[in-house]
Amino acid sequence: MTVKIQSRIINHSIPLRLCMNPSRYFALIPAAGVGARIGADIPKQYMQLAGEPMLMHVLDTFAEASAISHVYVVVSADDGYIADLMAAAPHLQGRVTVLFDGGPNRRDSVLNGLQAIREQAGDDDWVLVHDAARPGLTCALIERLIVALRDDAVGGLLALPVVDTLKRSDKNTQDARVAQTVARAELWAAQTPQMFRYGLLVRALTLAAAVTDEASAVEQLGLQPRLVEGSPRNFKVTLPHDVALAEMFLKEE
Ligand SMILES: Nc1ccn([C@@H]2O[C@H](COP(=O)(O)OP(=O)(O)OP(=O)(O)O)[C@@H](O)[C@H]2O)c(=O)n1
Ligand SMILES: C[C@](O)(CO)[C@H](O)COP(=O)(O)O
Repeated sequence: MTVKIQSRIINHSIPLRLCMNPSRYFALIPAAGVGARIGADIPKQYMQLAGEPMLMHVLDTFAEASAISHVYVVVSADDGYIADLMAAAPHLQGRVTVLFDGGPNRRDSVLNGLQAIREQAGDDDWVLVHDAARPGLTCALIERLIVALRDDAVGGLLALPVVDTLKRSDKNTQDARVAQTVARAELWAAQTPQMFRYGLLVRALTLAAAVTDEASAVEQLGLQPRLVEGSPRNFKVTLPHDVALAEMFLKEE
């Protein structure tokens, strides 16, 4: 079911350097999770961070990004929070459309959302899929990703090169011990947005089942997404101790 709170798509002025490429750039925000690992009494995307709901930081950033034609946010069918959030954000009217198409996992929420906008997006349009749980994203990071990928044949994602020495454990319990040290030379930690053309992304996610990000589905087609350096502030708020760290970054702005 798709209930569009605002369905107008307005084309914002796109910087000249991006006008060379006629494809549009859509944002799609999966925000239909429950935040089980953080253990809050509301879905974590609605937790207050630096005075605003986590999701509002993400919507504001994409709404401010002039290259983004429109923002779609995918919430669960029974979401009881988004209407109040949007009512308190008149500046997002006409810039953000809510899709009540969340699925049982992130991949399903993203694919459902993509299918819900098939009348709006063309196969060659770019879609930037970004976690509602990464509120530290900035317009500069969005532009870095678009400039790096707008002429790319595959697409790609923001990611951070791993700087710690990595250990693989012998088991996943408190008494775990090192089984091996993993060479970190070519290891990156995937962030979002992950940016792919609409047609490719729908095909990849339709064929891939248990993937935790969009790039994995594209890789399963035998393609190699481009890695674009992200930022530590763009980390995913997942566990209770992440809240204070996220607020620190958000208060920096
Ligand atoms: N069925 C789902 C599950 C997750 N997400 C979204 O995917 C993003 C990243 O997922 P994660 O950090 O795992 O969020 P949750 O699934 O809510 O967290 P948890 O795994 O702790 O329940 C979040 O913005 C979340 O809202 C979604 O749209 N639909
Ligand atoms: C998409 C992602 O944020 C890239 O690191 C990550 O895979 C999401 O995983 P989650 O388990 O849905 O939080």
